[in-house]
Amino acid sequence: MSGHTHPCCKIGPSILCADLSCLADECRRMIHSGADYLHLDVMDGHFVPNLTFGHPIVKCLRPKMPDVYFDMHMMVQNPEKWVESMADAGANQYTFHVEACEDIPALCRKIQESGMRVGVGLKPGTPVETILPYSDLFDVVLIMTVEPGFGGQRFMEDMMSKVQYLRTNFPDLDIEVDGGVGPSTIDVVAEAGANMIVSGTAITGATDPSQVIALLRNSVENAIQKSQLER
Ligand SMILES: O=C(CO)[C@@H](O)[C@H](O)COP(=O)(O)O
Ligand SMILES: [Fe+2]
Repeated sequence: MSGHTHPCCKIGPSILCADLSCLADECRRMIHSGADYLHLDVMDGHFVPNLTFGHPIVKCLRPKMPDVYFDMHMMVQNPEKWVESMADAGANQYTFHVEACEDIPALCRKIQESGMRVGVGLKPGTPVETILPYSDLFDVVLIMTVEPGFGGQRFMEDMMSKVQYLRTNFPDLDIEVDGGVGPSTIDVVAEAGANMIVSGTAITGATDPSQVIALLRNSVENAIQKSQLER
């Protein structure tokens, strides 16, 4: 038995494809359905060809749910620009894309100093080696399993080699997977070693989101248990 503690399973619905005119209600619906955190997709129309919302919306949402963990998925150019505003708005995790960032270590330090957890995101075409020199500086790696920009796309299974590599080399790391994850794809995600599971349309579009969240959790917890027995 090694001394490692496998990070625990957390399910974070993405509300990207929910009814954004009722954002707070949709977020509450997710939490009441058993979500561990909320994955909030920020798009700027430059880094990705789509627009969503920014820190003013997050700031309005925060007082309505003071204890919920907000994971900001920053699909924006110049991610260093919004660190202070997101921290001030009440974000807990600031996940930026390495493809949009000129100075990765400086941005990681800035996020950490502002009191948020540091997430680094990788688009499908970006190799995992890009972030290895900075492994002391981040808390979470986000492996995209679709091209960022839109919900409801098809899951890219070949991204699982990145997840496996990270889990093998960083047993304690929070590894987050995002894009096309749902009941039909969760088992490969779980077996590869991801523990933070983002799921959008599969949860928000379900008749019973709590059933889908329970199914995703069950798959990840089984895989964690199995990997611990094999050690
Ligand atoms: O960041 C993104 C897309 O860019 C996501 O968070 C997805 O939008 C999740 O939705 P599904 O792929 O699960 O429908
Ligand atoms: Fe996302």
